[in-house]
Parts: sequence; C-alpha cells; structure tokens
Amino acid sequence: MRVLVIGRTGQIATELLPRLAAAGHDPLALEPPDFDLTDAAQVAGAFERFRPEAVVNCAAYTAVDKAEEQRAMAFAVNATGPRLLGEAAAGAGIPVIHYSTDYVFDGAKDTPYAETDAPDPVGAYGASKLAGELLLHLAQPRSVTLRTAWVCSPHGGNFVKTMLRFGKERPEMRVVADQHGAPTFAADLADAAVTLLPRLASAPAGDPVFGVTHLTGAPYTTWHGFAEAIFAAAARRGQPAPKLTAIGTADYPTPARRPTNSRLDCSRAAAVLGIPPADWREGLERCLDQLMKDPAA
Ligand SMILES: NC(=O)C1=CN([C@@H]2O[C@H](COP(=O)(O)OP(=O)(O)OC[C@H]3O[C@@H](n4cnc5c(N)ncnc54)[C@H](OP(=O)(O)O)[C@@H]3O)[C@@H](O)[C@H]2O)C=CC1
Ligand SMILES: Cc1cn([C@H]2C[C@H](O)[C@@H](COP(=O)(O)OP(=O)(O)O[C@H]3O[C@@H](C)C(=O)[C@@H](O)[C@H]3O)O2)c(=O)[nH]c1=O
Ligand SMILES: [Mg+2]
Repeated sequence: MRVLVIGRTGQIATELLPRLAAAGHDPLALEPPDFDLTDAAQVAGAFERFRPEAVVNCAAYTAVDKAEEQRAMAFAVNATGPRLLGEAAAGAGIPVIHYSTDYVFDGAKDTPYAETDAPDPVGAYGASKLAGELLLHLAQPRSVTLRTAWVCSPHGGNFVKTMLRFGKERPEMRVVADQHGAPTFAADLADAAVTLLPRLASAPAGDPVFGVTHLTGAPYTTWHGFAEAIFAAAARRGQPAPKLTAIGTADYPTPARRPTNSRLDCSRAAAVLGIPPADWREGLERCLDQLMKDPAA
C-alpha cells in the first residue's frame, strides 16, 4: 500500500518507516523544510503526486510549554494540519491514522479516562490537539485517532532521554509524583498503525474501527515512578544513578498546566482494535539497549 507519512524524523515516524517497509508497504515521508502540513496547496500537491492509499499523521507541534506563547503555531500544525489531511483523504477516498494526547483532558477525574469522557484541555497544546481530532473526523470519518500519552523512544526529545542526560550531570533529580499516567513507547504506537492499515483499507465509514481510541502503555505510574524505573534500568547497564526525590506539581512550576490524572482506559483498543496496551517496562529495556548501542540516536 502507498502510505503517506506526515513527519519523518519525529519519534513515531522514525519507528514507523522501517516497519512499513518491512510489512511490504511503500511509504513516503514528508516534513519541513520540504513540506509544510499547514499549507493546503502542499498537502494537495503531495496527494496528487504520490496518490497515497492511506495516510499516517505523525506530525505535530509537541512543545507543551512553548505552545502557551505560540498558540497560533500550535493550532496551525495540530488543528489546521489534520483538517487539511482529512479533507484531502476524504477527496481521495482513503483512511487516516492520527495520534492525539492525554492532554485533551483536564485531569480532574479520579479514575482512568474513557473515550466517552468529555475532554476539557487545560493548556494550548491540549486544546490544539483536541481541535485537530474534531476537525479530522469531521472531514474524514474514515479516520482512526489513537489517543496516547508520555511517548518515549531512543529518538528525538522525550522524558527518558531528559532523565538520562540530567541524571549524568546532577547528583539529585526532583520529579513530580502527583501526575498519574502511563508511558508509551513509540515503537508500540508504530506497530499499532501497521496492524491497523490493512483493516482500514476495506472498512466502510461507520465501522467501529474508526473513531478515537485510547492506547497507552501499561501499567499506570507517575512521572516519578517512571523516573525510578529509568534510573534502575540505567544502573543495571552501569550508569550512575542520581538521588531521586518525589515532589509535587507545585514544586515544579511550568508555563503550561498539565493534567493530574492522565490515565487513559485502553479497553476499547483491546476489544475493538485487537491491540492491547504494551508493557512500557519492556519498551524501556529495548529503548535503553538501543541507546547504549547508539547514544547519538
Ligand atoms: N511526545 C509525546 O509525549 C506525545 C505525543 N503525542 C502525539 O503523537 C504524535 C507524534 O508525536 P512525536 O513523535 O513525539 O512528535 P515529535 O515532536 O517527535 O515529531 C513531530 C514531527 O512533526 C513535524 N512537524 C512539525 N510541524 C510540521 C509541519 N508544519 N509540517 C510537517 N511536519 C511538521 C516535526 O518536524 P520538525 O522537527 O522539522 O519540526 C517532527 O518531525 C503527535 O500527534 C503528538 O501530538 C501524543 C501523546 C504524547
Ligand atoms: C525534566 C523534569 C520534568 N518534570 C516533570 C514536568 C512534567 O510534569 C513531567 C514530564 O515532563 P516533560 O517535559 O516530558 O512533559 P511534557 O512535555 O508535558 O510531556 C507531554 O508531552 C506531550 C507532547 C504529550 O502529549 C503528553 O502526553 C506528555 O508526554 O515531569 C519533573 O518533575 N522534573 C524534571 O526534572
Ligand atoms: Mg516535552
């Protein structure tokens, strides 16, 4: 299948491209400076030239704090972008796979969020991502949005790499222990897209495979719990571990607010998509093994 991948060097795209090729697909990946998702003419041009049979959108504006100042930019990439893709995909009669975030929720609920819970983002990034979901599915109902959280991989910027970098430089790390969620490895999200593609090609509008589905790793933890696991795994590989201190969100002020409860209920992914949550502790081991082999990744 000719698969148009928006984004090329981001976390999910980096994991997805080799998997698409290995599964016998023909992927074309586009990203700046050659391609701008927010430009309608460029999106239309890409569809005309490549004639894709499916689209996977791995592109996003993911700088959560910077988005508070660069709201217009965040909305252009995260809301207008998916709308343009949805319109082009609907015109071509092809399905879309898209990724969204736990940050669409305010975090006030005290149990995991289901797809039926009302989103109410507390920051610009979450608001822009929510707008993108709505606009995409309005334009092309034959779309799947995988709402995920805390994405990590050996590539690009993420919490694992931040902890490893600071952990080498600092004797003590202070990490918030009152934000709950589940890390998700980009490799597992890429696998999900590869699993879904053949099914989407033949599924008609209205098929339950389409729509928003929660998909994160398991089990639930906190950022502090995740940091503990990262430093324990690094220590097993001979890396020095800093002293790790649990703090509250109030002790770690940031420009953007983040939800206290980021836990997503992933039972729909298992039941409807046949994709159960992957154990992030296994993803972490593979990620660290890869980073040890190629620290520049
Ligand atoms: N990272 C996380 O913790 C989470 C991510 N997600 C979602 O998962 C998806 C993938 O995230 P992730 O892989 O981490 O993202 P990254 O930040 O690693 O990569 C984003 C990619 O988007 C590209 N991009 C940005 N602007 C444009 C544009 N205008 N046109 C084309 N491409 C553009 C970037 O290119 P360039 O580098 O050149 O700007 C980059 O390659 C996103 O939808 C994100 O919202 C959901 C939950 C958590
Ligand atoms: C670096 C650091 C962060 N923290 C806190 C800040 C924050 O609450 C949490 C995670 O930090 P990050 O900067 O990785 O957080 P953030 O960039 O908000 O991560 C989010 O990115 C977007 C794209 C998403 O969609 C979300 O699912 C989520 O992964 O840890 C500490 O407590 N101590 C530290 O030393
Ligand atoms: Mg970040």
